[in-house]
Amino acid sequence: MVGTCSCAQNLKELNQQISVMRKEIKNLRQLISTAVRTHQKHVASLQSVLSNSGQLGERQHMNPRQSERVGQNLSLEQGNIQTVPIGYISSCFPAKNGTPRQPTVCGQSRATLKIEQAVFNNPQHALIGLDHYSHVWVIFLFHKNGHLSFKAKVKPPRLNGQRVGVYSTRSPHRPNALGLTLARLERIEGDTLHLSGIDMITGTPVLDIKPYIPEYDSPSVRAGMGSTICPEMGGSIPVSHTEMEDPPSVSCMETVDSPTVSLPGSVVLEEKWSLDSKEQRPVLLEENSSLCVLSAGDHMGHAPQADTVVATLSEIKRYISESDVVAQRAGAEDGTALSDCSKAELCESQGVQAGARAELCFDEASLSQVASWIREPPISSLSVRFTPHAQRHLDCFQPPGKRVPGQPSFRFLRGPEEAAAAIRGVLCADPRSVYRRTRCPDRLFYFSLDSAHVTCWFGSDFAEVVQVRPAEPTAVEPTD
Ligand SMILES: C[S@@+](CC[C@H](N)C(=O)[O-])C[C@H]1O[C@@H](n2cnc3c(N)ncnc32)[C@H](O)[C@@H]1O
Repeated sequence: MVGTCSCAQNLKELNQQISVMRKEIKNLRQLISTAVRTHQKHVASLQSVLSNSGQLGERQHMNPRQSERVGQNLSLEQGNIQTVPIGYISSCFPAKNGTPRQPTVCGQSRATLKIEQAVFNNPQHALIGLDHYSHVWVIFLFHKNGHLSFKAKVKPPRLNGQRVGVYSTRSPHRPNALGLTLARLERIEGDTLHLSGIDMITGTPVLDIKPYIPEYDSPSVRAGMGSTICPEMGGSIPVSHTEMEDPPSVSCMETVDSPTVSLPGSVVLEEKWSLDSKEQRPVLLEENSSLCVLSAGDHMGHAPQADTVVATLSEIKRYISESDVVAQRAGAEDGTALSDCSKAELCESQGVQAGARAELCFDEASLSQVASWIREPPISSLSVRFTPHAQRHLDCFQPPGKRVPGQPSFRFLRGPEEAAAAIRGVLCADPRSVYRRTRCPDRLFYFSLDSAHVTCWFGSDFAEVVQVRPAEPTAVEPTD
């Protein structure tokens, strides 16, 4: 009796186990079929990606990196963002301290960017055509931010302690530590870009480069291209470029990103044009409107960029013969005063008849607007001087490639003059943190530029370089 009972009990347990196992098998089957379906979907979309981009036939030519990328595309669609640096910056700034806060601060700064072989089989192929451009956008990672901290409000050094939203600034401390610099493209050698006017330190990982195209990237030029001449305030009549000798080009003091900003002779067109509908030529809208000729200052040492200026002025010359050009003096982007260039000199230097009168109309909505603290920051720019001792030491530095026994050489900068201009650029923008500026203004300030180690101190409105000596081979990042 007992034996029969235990046998029935065993049977019952066995049945229970079998049913549990059946359930598990069912679950496993479901899992397997989901996995198979997902895999099939991946294969299908992989094939469609390959065939859409015409790469199916080339698949055998893909290097492992590229095949991996195709996989990543799919992954990207699913929200998995993976980026691989296309190269690393080698720059005249070994550390953050003393690195300009924006590229326009120091036009003499130099860097190279070598495209990684791991990204393209032939990196130089990826650069074909880029030499037709003078400037490139560099999208990079602030890899030396120390810790990944960011706040919704930041205190940009320019605002001397005031807080603004991080997205109204170019602060390196932001979620997704991405930087964006408009650099001058000096030349391309094989797989290497030679850049100037940069604000990135050595070792900065670069994620992408794109050509700077004012027609796409600058709203004011866009306005000039498409809707220059307005029938009435706010309206616009598209002007076909074939009607004009040169498409009109307007520079409107864009501070951070426009390479025209520091060029003397840029023209800002302030007022309104009207278009005579019959003759298709501009006529004056307002009696006392003025044309504003900007940035005669040459503090960056650049020559006027003819195609920025001439396009506008040829339009002026073409359409307006007896007008009055009013040259207004205005501050340059970094707040420095423009050089003393009289109206007559300005007009003459731009090839515009003095006494000509012009009014130009632009769709105001297309002109860019910039926060006032960019153009009128609460901190002023500093005058920069060198002690004779520092100047003598700087003068010992040799250009790259030139070796003189016992004398240091630069790796990027072309000689002492360029270095002096770069040092002036860095210091006149006051590179100190707000803390140092306000709490310990008389502390010595050090930074490395190329192979030079620079020591200076600050007064209320000046910076003085007191020592320039060869930098140690490895610069240590100082802390504030
Ligand atoms: C204010 S950010 C502006 C960078 C860029 N022009 C932008 O608007 O995104 C420039 C500063 O970033 C810092 N910096 C440059 N390269 C960096 C890097 N790789 N990692 C962290 N900070 C960097 C330097 O101190 C430099 O003065």
